[in-house]
Amino acid sequence: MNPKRNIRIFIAGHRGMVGSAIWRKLEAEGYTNLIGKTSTELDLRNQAAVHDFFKAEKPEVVIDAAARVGGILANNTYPYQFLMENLQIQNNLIDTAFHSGVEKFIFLGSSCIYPKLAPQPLKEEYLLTAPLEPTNEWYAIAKIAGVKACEAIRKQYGKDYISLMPTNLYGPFDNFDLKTSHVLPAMIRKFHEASQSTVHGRQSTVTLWGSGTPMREFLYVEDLAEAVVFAMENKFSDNLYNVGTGEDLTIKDLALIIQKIVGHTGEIIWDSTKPDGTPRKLMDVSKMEKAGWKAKTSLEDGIRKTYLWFLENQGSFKEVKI
Ligand SMILES: NC(=O)C1=CN([C@@H]2O[C@H](COP(=O)(O)OP(=O)(O)OC[C@H]3O[C@@H](n4cnc5c(N)ncnc54)[C@H](OP(=O)(O)O)[C@@H]3O)[C@@H](O)[C@H]2O)C=CC1
Ligand SMILES: C[C@H]1O[C@H](OP(=O)(O)OP(=O)(O)OC[C@H]2O[C@@H](n3cnc4c(=O)[nH]c(N)nc43)[C@H](O)[C@@H]2O)[C@@H](O)[C@@H](O)C1=O
Repeated sequence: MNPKRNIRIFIAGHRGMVGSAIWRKLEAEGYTNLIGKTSTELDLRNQAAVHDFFKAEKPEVVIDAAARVGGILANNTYPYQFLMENLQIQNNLIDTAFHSGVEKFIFLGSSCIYPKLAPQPLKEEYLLTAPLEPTNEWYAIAKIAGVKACEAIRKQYGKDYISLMPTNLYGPFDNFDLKTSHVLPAMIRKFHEASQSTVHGRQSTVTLWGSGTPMREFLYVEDLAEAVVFAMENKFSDNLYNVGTGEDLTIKDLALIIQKIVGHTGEIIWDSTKPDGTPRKLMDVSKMEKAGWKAKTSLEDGIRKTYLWFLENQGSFKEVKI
């Protein structure tokens, strides 16, 4: 066996959409020493517990996919949880990993760290050049602190601590709770449920949020998992890398694609009392491509796979409550 495949890798948040995709990818690649703990087994907000865990398990690589995560409404409704829990989780992980001698740490942020009205596509160097989008500034500030903590360790101590900034993600094990989820899983559930019920012989209407004009970029979570494993296996020359497809579309166009895949024929209503969020956040993915990684899955293929997963897991899919 390749001894490298025996390295002790801690995947924080291994039950989440992203963490579980990374776990599956690492297993498929033959890594045998994967470590995962649920939030009940190890609350990463608890500094002493994190310290004891590192002492006992001695991970050599840490992948941080644990976070308080949610869509636009959850971010806007629970600013304190999104700021504080994320700071606590990532500070405990980064600082304990550093003091335990972990040489490789991968921190996952989000495209919302960039300024609301930054030029498009978003380059890594636009970080901290203008104000953030108000619906997610609390979460973004926590994520920026994580990026900077890894950058500081890299600058001061020369350790391979890097930050990957994924665009909006979707796929198996996503959160399908209609209050806390992101737009893509919410649309799958809304269109599916409306397609199953009729009013006066017509399929039920679907209510979506905002104006439908904002643009978003979507990456299939298994592509992200591949990018994370690529980053784990290679030494990158810099601290911060965007991870996306480099292509976006309007929320209205996304709705039409999902409506067609699900087979919904009813009306769509736009609820203008709900926020639009940032008008556009398209990633410049050239830095990651130069490093040697590119997304593979088309949006339609990814949505079809996710819808299939949703159908196969009805009744047991995740609904995150805050
Ligand atoms: N979803 C998206 O669109 C995007 C996500 N990201 C980033 O990817 C990462 C993962 O997101 P995603 O998989 O979607 O989120 P999920 O909500 O699916 O998973 C989050 C995971 O974090 C764990 N977690 C949360 N709080 C704690 C805690 N206090 N102690 C221990 N574990 C905790 C949960 O553990 P448990 O299940 O055991 O409770 C869960 O497994 C995050 O850093 C997020 O910011 C970035 C861009 C977009
Ligand atoms: C990943 C990213 O995710 C969040 O930012 P967001 O991209 O704005 O989030 P979202 O996916 O929830 O919405 C995208 C767009 O879609 C519209 N929309 C329509 N109908 C529904 C709907 O039914 N549900 C939701 N959630 N949105 C809807 C919605 O009004 C908005 O215009 C932040 O958490 C941020 O911190 C972050 O990192």
